[in-house]
This record gives sequence, structure tokens and C-alpha cells, in this order.
Amino acid sequence: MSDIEPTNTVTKPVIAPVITIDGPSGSGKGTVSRLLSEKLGWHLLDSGAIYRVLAIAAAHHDFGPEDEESLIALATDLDVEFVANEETDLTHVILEGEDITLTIRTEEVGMQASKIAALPRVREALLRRQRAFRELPGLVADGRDMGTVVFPDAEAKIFLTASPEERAQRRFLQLQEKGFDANMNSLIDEIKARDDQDTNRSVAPLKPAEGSLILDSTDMSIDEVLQEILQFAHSKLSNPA
Ligand SMILES: Nc1ncnc2c1ncn2[C@@H]1O[C@H](COP(=O)(O)OP(=O)(O)O)[C@@H](O)[C@H]1O
Ligand SMILES: Nc1ccn([C@H]2C[C@H](O)[C@@H](COP(=O)(O)OP(=O)(O)O)O2)c(=O)n1
Repeated sequence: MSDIEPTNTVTKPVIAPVITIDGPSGSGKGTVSRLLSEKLGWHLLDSGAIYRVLAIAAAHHDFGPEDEESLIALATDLDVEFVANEETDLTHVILEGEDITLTIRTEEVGMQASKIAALPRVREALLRRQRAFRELPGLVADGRDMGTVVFPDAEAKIFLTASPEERAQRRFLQLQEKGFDANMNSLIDEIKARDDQDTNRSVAPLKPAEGSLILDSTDMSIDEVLQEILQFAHSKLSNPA
């Protein structure tokens, strides 16, 4: 071994910056995260899609939310790919070779995902997979615990919300557009039940991370939300605390 101390040879790894967008169902996280990632040319993590895929995989294997050990094994080895498709303008979700892009978006799958997501060790098993999305030039991460648990050191954190009635109305139109049957009254109930489940679980509950910009989008257009987030993110990225 040489006695000579190397000087200035250690270069600091460059860690990609992260913008987190957390919030309840139908607040607009997915839409705004996608637009933001396109605008910045950054990567995108739709963490809810991972929980939804796991719910479908669990159903394929007949595992219920009480079957924690099997779910952990499934989460650890989940064979899923997210493939951007410019023709459909969608990120296609491929589970074990099968395209499940549309089927993961139903309210029923959302509810199953929310049940599985309450299991602490299942969440733990998905952490590494989610953190692997953090790559240069940057990441926009959408979910429930992106700013609180998965990327606590994120440069800019946003908590996006809207009234349950407005969120149900948005979901109603979205489901109709995709050709799914939807009922406004049951959607409001489902949205409230999922809010309750996601907010009151013991691990990584839905809540604003410290220092987040809290944005109520009930009376805001998608573009207004996007502009406000861009302004906040620029201020945070140019003046890191
Ligand atoms: N500010 C907004 N005003 C009106 N509609 C919106 C707004 N934000 C999102 N939407 C619409 O609401 C629906 C649900 O949005 P989405 O991004 O899927 O929400 P989330 O990911 O939070 O569940 C989509 O059809 C989207 O186009
Ligand atoms: N980071 C995340 C993302 C989603 N989840 C759980 C809780 C949510 O109700 C379900 C589905 O999430 P998803 O973001 O796809 O749902 P919405 O589009 O907001 O309706 O997964 C979670 O616990 N943590």
C-alpha cells in the first residue's frame, strides 16, 4: 500500500434531485407529475402503480391482504416493467409479460392496493425498487409517502389535494373516458373510504411532509397547478435549504 495520501481524488457522487408529489386519490398527482416530468425532462415514478400491480399479482396468485408472507415474497420478486409508449402517450405496465395498463386503474384495484399498502413489511420490500428510479437528471415521484418516507431528502415536496366531491367528479369523468362504468355516489364513498384507510394506517400514512407546499386544487385548473408547482420547485432547486 502506498504511503502517499491522495489529494482531491475523491469525487462526490452526484445524486439526482427529486420533486415529490403526494396526496389523496383524484387530486391530480398523476396528471401533474407526468406533465412536470415531461417539462423538466426528468424521470417519473408512479408509486401507486406499483401497489396496484402488486394487488393484481396477488389476485392472480390468490393471495389475500392477510397473507403477508406471500405478499412480501411477491413484492420482492415482482416481475413488472414500465414502458413509455409515444404512440399511445401512456406508460404501459407489463406484469409477468401481460399488458395490464388499463386494468390497474379501476377503483376496485385501487382499494385492494390500499389494503396491501397498509402492511409495513410489504412497503419495506418495495422501498429499494422505488428508490432505484432516482436517476439523473432528476425524478418526479408521485404517491402517498414520497416526501415522508421514500425520498425524505427530496429538494421540493408538494402535497396536492382537493375536496372529496371534486376528486370523485374528476374520477367519474376519467373512468367514463376510459369506457368503465362509474357511479358518482359510490365514487364519493370509495374515495372517502380510501382516504380513511391511507391516512389512518400505522406505517407511512398519507400526510404532508415537513416543508411541503400544500396545494388545494379544488378550484384550480391543471395548468394553474402545474405553474404553481414549477415556480415552487424552481425556487427550491435554486435555493436549497
Ligand atoms: N386541477 C384539475 N382540474 C380538473 N381536472 C383535473 C385536475 N387535475 C387532474 N384532473 C383530472 O382528474 C382526473 C384524476 O387525476 P389523476 O392525475 O389521475 O389523479 P391522482 O393521480 O391524484 O389520482 C384526471 O382525469 C385528470 O385529468
Ligand atoms: N406511495 C404510495 C402510493 C400508493 N399507495 C397505495 C394507497 C393508494 O390508495 C393505492 C393506489 O394508489 P394510486 O396513487 O394509484 O391511487 P390514486 O391514483 O391516487 O387513486 O396504493 C401507497 O400506500 N403509497
